[in-house]
Amino acid sequence: MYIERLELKDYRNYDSIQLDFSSKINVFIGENAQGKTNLMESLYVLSMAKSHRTANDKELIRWDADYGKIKGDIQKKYGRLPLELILSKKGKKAKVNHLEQTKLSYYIGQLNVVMFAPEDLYLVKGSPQVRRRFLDMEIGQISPVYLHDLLHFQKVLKQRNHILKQHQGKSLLNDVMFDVYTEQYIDAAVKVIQKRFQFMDLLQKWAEPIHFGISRGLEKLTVSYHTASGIKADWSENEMKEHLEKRLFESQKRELDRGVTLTGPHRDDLQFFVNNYDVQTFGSQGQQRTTALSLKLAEIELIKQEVGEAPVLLLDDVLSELDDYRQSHLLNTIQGDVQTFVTTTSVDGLAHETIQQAQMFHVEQGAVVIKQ
Ligand SMILES: Nc1ncnc2c1ncn2[C@@H]1O[C@H](COP(=O)(O)OP(=O)(O)OP(=O)(O)O)[C@@H](O)[C@H]1O
Repeated sequence: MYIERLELKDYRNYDSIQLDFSSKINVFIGENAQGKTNLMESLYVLSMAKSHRTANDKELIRWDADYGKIKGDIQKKYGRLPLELILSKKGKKAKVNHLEQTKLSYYIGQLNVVMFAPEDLYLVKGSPQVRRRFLDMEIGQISPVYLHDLLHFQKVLKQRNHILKQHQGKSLLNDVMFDVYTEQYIDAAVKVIQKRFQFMDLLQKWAEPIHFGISRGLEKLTVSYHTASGIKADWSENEMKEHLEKRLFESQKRELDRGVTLTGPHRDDLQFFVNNYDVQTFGSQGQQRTTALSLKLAEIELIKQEVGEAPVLLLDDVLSELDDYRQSHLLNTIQGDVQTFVTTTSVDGLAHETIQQAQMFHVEQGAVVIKQ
């Protein structure tokens, strides 16, 4: 799939623009703070209905405007698909093929993107929250069922936490509603955990050979989902539920002290090993970078397989950070069948190959000029 056309109205520092893209490589070039990342972000929002930079949608609307709009025409295997998001201070509306969707989960996944930005280095060395967010966003775009299960889990977690807060500091909890929520919580948590395990299996399958290639055959990458509760991937659903129930029972005293649920998917993490050592703790900057790149490239393959079409690749400020070898590895992987967007302040950091194939867009203070 590829983005044929983008229209922005009162989005970040853009008043009103319309851009037609190449189905191959598109480069947004310009000085700092001109609006390159804003453009990239708008493509991400068009896909995921939320930004990768902020949880606050209001920041996306141009200052002094009441509404912001992102519209895109997506070319898919079976034809053109118009997508539209209207952002307002009260909330957002999402349209697929001009029809407003009652749930955002029906919208997400129509356009698949893989974003690689400087903050993705934090995927390896940052907090567990960053890695859980990566998991949820990536699984969510290939599985609307996962998004639904995740939202349900978050709702039940909130309700369970609410009761714990009400009884905080007490030693015993004899609340029938608490037992009901705990049961619902276990069901919802196990659904999320199982899907995350399945996704990590797929990610492993694709990331290992990619990493092996980028490291010139020197490094074997292993990725795994680590549950704080101790649940293992090969357990049956019942075993997982029984184990979680036991762990929740054991930690009830501590949960009452703290007033929050201490065991579950919201406490889990991802682990990355290179030749069996933990990259997060022992990996060099270069290895962490290669790991993050391998994961992103693996996502492209994974989406191709699961969705049946290549996603769009968004490279925000990272291409010039990669040496020529990694750049050409990346370009070989996408091999012309993945529409790619690149932002950069100068063509100097870009390999000759990239520039040759690219459509250049010059970005200056919220205006975009196309150079042939
Ligand atoms: N809601 C908004 N309304 C108007 N302008 C905004 C809004 N949000 C951000 N901006 C402006 O957008 C500009 C930043 O654009 P952007 O983050 O895309 O920079 P960039 O071109 O990617 O630069 P860099 O290379 O430094 O990352 C800033 O001038 C900022 O003030």
